Amino acid sequence: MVTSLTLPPPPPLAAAGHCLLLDFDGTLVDLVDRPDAVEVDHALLALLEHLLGTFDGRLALVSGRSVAQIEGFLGKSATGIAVVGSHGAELQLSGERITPARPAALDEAEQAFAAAFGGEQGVVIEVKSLGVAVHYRMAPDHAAAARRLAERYAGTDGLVLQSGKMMVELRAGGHDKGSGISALLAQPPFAGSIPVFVGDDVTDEAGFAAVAGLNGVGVLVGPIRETAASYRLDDVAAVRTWLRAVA
Ligand SMILES: O=P(O)(O)OC[C@H]1O[C@H](O[C@H]2O[C@H](CO)[C@@H](O)[C@H](O)[C@H]2O)[C@H](O)[C@@H](O)[C@@H]1O
Repeated sequence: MVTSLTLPPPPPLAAAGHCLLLDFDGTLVDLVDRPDAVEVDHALLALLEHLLGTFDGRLALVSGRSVAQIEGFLGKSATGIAVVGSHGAELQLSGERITPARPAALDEAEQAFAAAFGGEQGVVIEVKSLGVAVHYRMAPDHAAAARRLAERYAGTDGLVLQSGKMMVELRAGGHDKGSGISALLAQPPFAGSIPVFVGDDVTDEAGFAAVAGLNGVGVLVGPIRETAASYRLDDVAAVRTWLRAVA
């Protein structure tokens, strides 16, 4: 973990011998009030298509979202892009998808979240293939209660509590972005390439640690914090500018 108060910007992005792994929310698209309100603009789709070609297929999105959600956002542009979804539990590669069974306790947790927060203005409950999240970006007073309720279910049926930005989530355990990236890097066309992983959230730290162990580098997006990343970029706009200059 780096504890210094600064990290340099990454060197120019080079595709040769590398693979590119990109977080989604807060890295490729700006954070918005609701998880379902994200809009993917044409410029991002064009950039991803360009990167897919430049990296000769060695491009992956690595997200806390499910693979289905990421595909829903990208539409046809998702074709050919690998996806590590659900905080590392799901893998979509070369048209094949690996999705573990949904823990039964997620349904129970979803009902408890709905009973506690369903009528609360500004609280959004997001149901995913392998997780359920309570978002309180528009109602931050509910943060502590949401966390307390999530803590009650953590450990049940293997569920783990995942912190996030203005949200708390219960998700299937046994995976994280690090294990997902390692599984991806064992497969062609990623095997043997040096990973570059860009992410902003605490869930990305396992990914930063994994790429460091594979001789790769992590790029933190946003304010400096204790991190396993080696470089830092300020925001989504800076990420896109850096990606566009790929050689
Ligand atoms: O790993 P990521 O792709 O960064 O996904 C992490 C979580 O992102 C989403 O939540 C975040 O973005 C929302 C939309 O901008 C925002 O409203 C929320 O406050 C953020 O926490 C997504 O909804 C989660 O499922 C992901 O786990």
